[in-house]
Amino acid sequence: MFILVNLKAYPCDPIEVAEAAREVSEDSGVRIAVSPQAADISRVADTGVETWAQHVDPNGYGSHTGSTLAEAVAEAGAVGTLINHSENRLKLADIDGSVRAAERAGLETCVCANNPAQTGAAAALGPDSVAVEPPELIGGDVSVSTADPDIVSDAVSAAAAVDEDVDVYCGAGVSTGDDVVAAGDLGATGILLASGVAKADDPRAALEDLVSGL
Ligand SMILES: O=C(CO)COP(=O)(O)O
Repeated sequence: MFILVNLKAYPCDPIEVAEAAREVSEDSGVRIAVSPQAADISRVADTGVETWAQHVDPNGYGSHTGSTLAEAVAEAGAVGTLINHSENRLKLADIDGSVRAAERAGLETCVCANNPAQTGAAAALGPDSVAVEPPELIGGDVSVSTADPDIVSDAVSAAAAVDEDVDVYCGAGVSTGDDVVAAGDLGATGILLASGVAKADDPRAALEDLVSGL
């Protein structure tokens, strides 16, 4: 399982989380990546943790004030990027453009989707992975893998029907090792989570719990 920690815009210390993630990953052998604010990518990457951007825009170099350039986040040390999110919704054409931009820059791609139908649509754009996250469960205490397991298994089926090479991750309310194991049992090959680590009093302990059943 791949554990991808989205720090969103939470007021946590990205370096504390990054160092904990790197060490827990090294100790457990579980792949763990951290996705900080764009402004923090460089110093998070300097900790040695696998680092992802939270977003890239479709444009390449040029007159695009305010854009997040895929090439720039790659240069800063990111090796992957989230694209689209329930909290940062993009049009289909922009999701497609951002996947292409990320590919040009050599970034791994994970497109977020709200439900199985969107998971299938996102898979058709050929990202490396799609993360299904029901918006109503995001930031809550109940994991998608227990609250609505069919969403995960249906998303896995929807992606496989379109492109068997696209991995399916799940997220929303995931905070324990049991949640991670349950997600794996439903066919997910990764977890995308945020508050369970970013809002934890002890992010390292939260990460250790997440990998405890793997
Ligand atoms: O939106 C999410 C990750 O992108 C999930 O957030 P929570 O882990 O806080 O539910």
